[in-house]
Amino acid sequence: MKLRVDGVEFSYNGSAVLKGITFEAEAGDVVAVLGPNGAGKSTLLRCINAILKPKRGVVLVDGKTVGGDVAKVFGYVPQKSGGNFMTVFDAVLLGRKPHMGLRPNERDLQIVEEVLGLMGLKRIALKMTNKISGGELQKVVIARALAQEPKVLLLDEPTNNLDLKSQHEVMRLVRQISKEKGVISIVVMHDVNLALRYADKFLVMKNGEIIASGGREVITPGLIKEVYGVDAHIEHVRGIPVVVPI
Ligand SMILES: Nc1ncnc2c1ncn2[C@@H]1O[C@H](COP(=O)(O)OP(=O)(O)OP(=O)(O)O)[C@@H](O)[C@H]1O
Repeated sequence: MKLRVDGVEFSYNGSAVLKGITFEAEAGDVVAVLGPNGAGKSTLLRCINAILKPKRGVVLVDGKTVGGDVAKVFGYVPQKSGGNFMTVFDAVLLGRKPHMGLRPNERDLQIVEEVLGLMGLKRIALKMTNKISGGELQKVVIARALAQEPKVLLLDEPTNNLDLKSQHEVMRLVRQISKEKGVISIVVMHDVNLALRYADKFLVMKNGEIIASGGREVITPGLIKEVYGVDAHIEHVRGIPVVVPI
């Protein structure tokens, strides 16, 4: 499976926010989208997911536009999600909606169980989503997207509310699911070091453009300075590059 974003342009009220975005990803890839606030990262996810319609350019999955099957192809977790009067179990079951008939069948329930187990949410499966912590809620919305069994998982700052342990758990799971199920994960992140640890590919955005893309090697002190205006060293700890601001 291949995702190709080709020449995507988008404007809000006439001001250009995405300018000719082009990249490709393949089954199993974890792609980190990096860049400063306002670079256009969330807008890019929303264009891929067809929530926003690009002014120009196309999003192709295996060479075709997605059309009516958006929810079967893309699982999207926005930056902020609220809880409501629904249990964690039901919230995750909602992810099955694009595949479900009127009622959930055995397979739907089995997938929900499996995902709850994977995300460590079984313990709170019957709690209301408005009575759980921000971090737990974040895991629930990711679990819902996984229950959707998407080909492409679009995650907007998924580790935002999470403590250190949960940040690593979530990123490890995203990576595991990508590798085991061949899902393409596109993850907007602010923590460059978390990205370096878990992503295979990097898209670095500034002012609506991709200014660098490729493997870990694209993250250089020069790039960090250009994108964030920060002087930094890149050290290696146990073989993993770590950005250390000076
Ligand atoms: N609904 C909107 N209407 C008008 N302008 C918008 C809207 N949403 C975003 N923008 C503008 O588009 C630009 C890109 O925003 P976007 O949210 O895509 O950036 P981002 O890289 O995800 O930022 P952050 O890291 O802060 O989440 C910003 O200048 C923002 O102010």
